[in-house]
Amino acid sequence: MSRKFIVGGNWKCNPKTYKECNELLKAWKKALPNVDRSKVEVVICPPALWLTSFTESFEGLGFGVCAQNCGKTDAGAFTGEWTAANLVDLGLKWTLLGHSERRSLYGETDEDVAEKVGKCQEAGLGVILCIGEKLEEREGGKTDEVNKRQLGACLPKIKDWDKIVIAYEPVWAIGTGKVATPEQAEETQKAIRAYLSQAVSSAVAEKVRIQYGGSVNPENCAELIKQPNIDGFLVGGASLKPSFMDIISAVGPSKMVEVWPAYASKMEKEGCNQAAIDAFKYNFGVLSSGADVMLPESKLDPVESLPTYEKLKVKPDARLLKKTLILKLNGGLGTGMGLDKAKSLLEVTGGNTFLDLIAKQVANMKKEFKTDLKFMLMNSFATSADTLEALKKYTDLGTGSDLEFVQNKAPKVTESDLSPATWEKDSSHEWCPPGHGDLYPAMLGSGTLDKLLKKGYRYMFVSNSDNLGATMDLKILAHFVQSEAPFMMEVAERTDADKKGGHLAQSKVRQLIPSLIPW
Ligand SMILES: O=C(CO)COP(=O)(O)O
Repeated sequence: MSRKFIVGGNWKCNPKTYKECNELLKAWKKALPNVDRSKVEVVICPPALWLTSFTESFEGLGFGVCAQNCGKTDAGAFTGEWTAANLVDLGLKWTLLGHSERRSLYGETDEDVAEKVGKCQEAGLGVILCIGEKLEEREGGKTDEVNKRQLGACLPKIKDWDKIVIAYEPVWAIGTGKVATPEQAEETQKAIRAYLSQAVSSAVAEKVRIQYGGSVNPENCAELIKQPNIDGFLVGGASLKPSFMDIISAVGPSKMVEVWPAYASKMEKEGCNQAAIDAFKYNFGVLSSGADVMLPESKLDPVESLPTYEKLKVKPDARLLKKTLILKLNGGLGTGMGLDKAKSLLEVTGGNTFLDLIAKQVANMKKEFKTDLKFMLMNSFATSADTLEALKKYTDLGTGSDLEFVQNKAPKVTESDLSPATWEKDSSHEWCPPGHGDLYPAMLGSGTLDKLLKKGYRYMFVSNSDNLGATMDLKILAHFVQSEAPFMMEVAERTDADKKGGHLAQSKVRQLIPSLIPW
């Protein structure tokens, strides 16, 4: 029977501040693509005060939350305690029990731990049951005896073994930097399993997961996890570092670890810039991690009200145009409309294509506002040449890197094994434009962002090149500048014809999240 690995991060009474927790979670998020969550279950044990503070962040990482302790009573006059049922009520699935620090610093006995285990079983709460010997006990050859005693006290209370994980944590290895050798840990954990087989049943012994804990770190975890009776780790100090993810990825490496080098060298050979490589790496990491990126409706509220254009109090200010770039997203081909060129080359009316009308709109604004408006296109490698050719006649618009930057290319991915797709007959088919979400990496990687910032541009108006209704509105620009928001979106009521496109929703926890924004 194969047992799913389980790794716990026991933060104990750390870190010192809420802010530090958030920083740690941010660092973990970056490394997450290296972890295959189908191979390893991860639970984090924050201090009790923060058990629900990071629920959304932990869920986003695919990690469960585990308490570090619970009381041995039901609800009542027990100041400072909390019950197993309280933890279930908070939505938690796990708690640690019997940690050696509770036993040695707070006087918890085997009987106390057993009572707590009983309460958790009644409440349906999973328990990571910590056992382990002290140094003198190991040196006195009493390791197995101690483990049997601590575990044995709890056995009469356990009915549901699916809700029990055992953490073997030799006390002499906890927080000392003195890790058990893989052989020592394996020998002891094998003995624990043998004891369960004899005292409970071979089926339980076979299925129950046994973690090792005590000075586990990214360097020593790979050898330990190879042992047949080590089913994961309970990590203390090393779980407070960004490199905790290295431990998890050593236990459950994702496809990313295996295939990313092939993508990196392919993109470097193709001359992709670093921003393009980083952006693709992030997206590929999300894909290969198997993360569920859907936001369930239970986490969303509808957007009930937004400021309306008519009610905006600001005064239009044409001077802001000097600091504003008008950008049209022009990477898409008109294939769906029978055109193998840029969609914006389709004729719309009176012999004018979308591009012609855009050029005329820009010329009109320059005249109307008496300012030299900065206009650019984000093209794709498939639309650049045709677009520049078509716009040659509008000499005022500028040309080359003054008029366009080209969005990145992303390597196509083979669906079956996530390897880079190959097409020997024509290797250009191995690449695709990554879509308009590539706006920021493309601006950054092409050097366009730096160039514009140096010239004093601060604001950018973005719309699709086939959206002729979207024009720069001075009142909205002034409102945007005044709000100091990093991003603003102009939205309209849907019509019955609107079947596709974005949907506005409000996260119950975060700010407004229009679904079209890459975030
Ligand atoms: O006590 C532990 C986890 O519960 C182990 O702590 P360290 O990993 O810091 O040795």
